[in-house]
Amino acid sequence: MKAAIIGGTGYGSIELVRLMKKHPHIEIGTVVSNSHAGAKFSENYPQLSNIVDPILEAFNPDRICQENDLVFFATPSGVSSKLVPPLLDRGIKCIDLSGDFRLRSSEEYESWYKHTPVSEDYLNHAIYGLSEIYAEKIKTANLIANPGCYPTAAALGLIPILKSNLADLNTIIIDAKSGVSGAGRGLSLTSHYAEINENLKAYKLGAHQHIPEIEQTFQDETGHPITITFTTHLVPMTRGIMCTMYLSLNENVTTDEIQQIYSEFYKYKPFVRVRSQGAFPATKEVLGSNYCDIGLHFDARTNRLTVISVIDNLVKGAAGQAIQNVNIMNGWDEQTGLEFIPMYP
Ligand SMILES: NC(=O)C1=CN([C@@H]2O[C@H](COP(=O)(O)OP(=O)(O)OC[C@H]3O[C@@H](n4cnc5c(N)ncnc54)[C@H](OP(=O)(O)O)[C@@H]3O)[C@@H](O)[C@H]2O)C=CC1
Ligand SMILES: CC(=O)N[C@@H](CCC(=O)OP(=O)(O)O)C(=O)O
Repeated sequence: MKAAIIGGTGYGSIELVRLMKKHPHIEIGTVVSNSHAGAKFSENYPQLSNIVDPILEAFNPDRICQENDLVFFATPSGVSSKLVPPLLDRGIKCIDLSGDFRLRSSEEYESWYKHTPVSEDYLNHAIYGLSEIYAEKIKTANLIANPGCYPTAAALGLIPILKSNLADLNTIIIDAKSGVSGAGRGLSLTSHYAEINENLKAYKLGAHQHIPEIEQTFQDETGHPITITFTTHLVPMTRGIMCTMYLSLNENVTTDEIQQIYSEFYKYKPFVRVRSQGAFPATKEVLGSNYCDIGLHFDARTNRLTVISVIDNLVKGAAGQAIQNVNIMNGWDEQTGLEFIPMYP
């Protein structure tokens, strides 16, 4: 199968290329670049020299559909809402890494993303691609809205306890931290070296575009409207997300019982690893891999559960989960091409 990438010179794209190169059933097809059409890929990414070096192309929907079986969008929000429809109309499957198709409500999208939403006709085709939870729907999808990086870590970390009936759904606090690659390759004041090195910043409080996405998933999974307190922080590292999450439980349980709930829930999910009692994951322990690692601590004194969930934002939070979804769509083992040991140290 040949897969095209739109958003060629961005971080999502280069991570897709790294993963696809090792995938036994996916070949790198057209790579589209808005800014560097006509250039060799290695001019932007010399590390690709002698490995994979296509000429970057301009966006041409006819050519893309003739030469590829699938298209990944690794573009900023506001782009795929315009470029996915002409491709879907031509019958090719699309996986969108941006937020353009994740929210079912156009009003919510407009209000949080500040872009014009895509028409409902196309929005209704989108399946939310949280692989561990929605595999059945993903199998037959034509358009995947790949989850955001923070929502992936948050949802995988909290869904088991939210579905257990033990949680007080009104008490969820998500304290989230991301490495700088989460902001993409574009230059900005907040992410340049002197601003971020040896520094720790909270940002987008109460205004982060992932708030409605996380709340939508929690509502879907519990049947109850849920609001969350969500604070994001930028930390001086390149990759990695850690969500430290707190919620109150309705009844007194033991950490053992909670460990059991999580272990059962993820028993057949190879990319989610629940740490044993008293062990908590660090971002480096998933670096470069498609794992989401989860640690749990129940404090009987406060009746509050702490859940720590870590991912690599560019792998499980973006390109890796996108490929996991393609594996599911094609009936291949979901681990195909994704069996990386995390890079350490
Ligand atoms: N970075 C991360 O950890 C994660 C990112 N995402 C989402 O994935 C998407 C890609 O992210 P990422 O790769 O990090 O972002 P980058 O900013 O690194 O790359 C996006 C690329 O899209 C292309 N592009 C930019 N503007 C336009 C435009 N107006 N029209 C068409 N193409 C354009 C550019 O490449 P070119 O000029 O070559 O076309 C750009 O390099 C985003 O929506 C992001 O929010 C989701 C989860 C995690
Ligand atoms: C560190 C950092 O800046 N991260 C970005 C994540 C962007 C992203 O992934 O955006 P969508 O998923 O909505 O496309 C942010 O917090 O906005």
